Amino acid sequence: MPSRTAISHELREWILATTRAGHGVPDVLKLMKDNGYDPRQSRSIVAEVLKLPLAALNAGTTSPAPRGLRTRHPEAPAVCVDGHAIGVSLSVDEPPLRVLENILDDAECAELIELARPRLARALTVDDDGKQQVDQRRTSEGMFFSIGELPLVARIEQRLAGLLGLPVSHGEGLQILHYRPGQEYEPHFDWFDPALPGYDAITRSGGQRIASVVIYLNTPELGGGTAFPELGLTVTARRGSAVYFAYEGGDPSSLHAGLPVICGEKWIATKWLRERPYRQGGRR
Ligand SMILES: O=C(O)CCC(=O)C(=O)O
Ligand SMILES: [Fe+2]
Repeated sequence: MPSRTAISHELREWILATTRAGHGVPDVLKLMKDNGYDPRQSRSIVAEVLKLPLAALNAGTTSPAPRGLRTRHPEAPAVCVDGHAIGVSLSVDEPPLRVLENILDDAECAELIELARPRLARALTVDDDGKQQVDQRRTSEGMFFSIGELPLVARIEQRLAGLLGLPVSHGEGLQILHYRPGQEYEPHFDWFDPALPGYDAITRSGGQRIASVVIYLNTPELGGGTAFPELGLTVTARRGSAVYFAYEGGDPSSLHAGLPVICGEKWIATKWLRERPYRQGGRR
């Protein structure tokens, strides 16, 4: 039986500290190579420590410009992350999409809403030149938490990282959105169009977006689901559940919309994930 690579405590800690400090996997692999590690061995060590699929690390070795990491799609019926069981109640292959149950408990949803409430402002989006602007397509109010800003935020980020096999450093800050009756988010893509003039500026830090998680923090009385018109699918907004979807290569089937809230209100937390570590303060 081939012997499994023994990973020393020091090496494990160094890999975790280096990626937490914002260095990408390619940097870690290069440093290990400079220190005499065999590249194939380094890839399997880094994959194991960061709980990433080895294929994701090997993929970068075949192309001259590594394209970065991809998320691991959670598999039904459930995934357990640090003792927290997250159910997978619906799966779509194209685009990879999952409806996730119990991603947050009721107390976590309530706490997140109360932490965000005093900081809400009219939500911005990124325009074609890469600048933030008020967007007529998105009438909700929103705010961003920075990475690890509060213990609850850090806990949610760790949970998502464990669930999707992508380091916390690849996430943009958690965004909270609040919709009132009549407010909506018209159909859009979360990935950036490479043809747009602002593409280089938007992706300079972190590269392209690769996946989104929209977490519902309350249950609107009526309306407010997330629609995927290309799939003929609407995900019900239900407190503590979420929709995760990935869009490798700018997948057009990932078109989606926050449907108008008809009665009551809607609170969500959105996590956008990048292919490379994303530096806070870099452009969104
Ligand atoms: O409100 C929703 O259901 C969708 C939100 C969304 O698409 C986003 O935050 O990117
Ligand atoms: Fe979106």
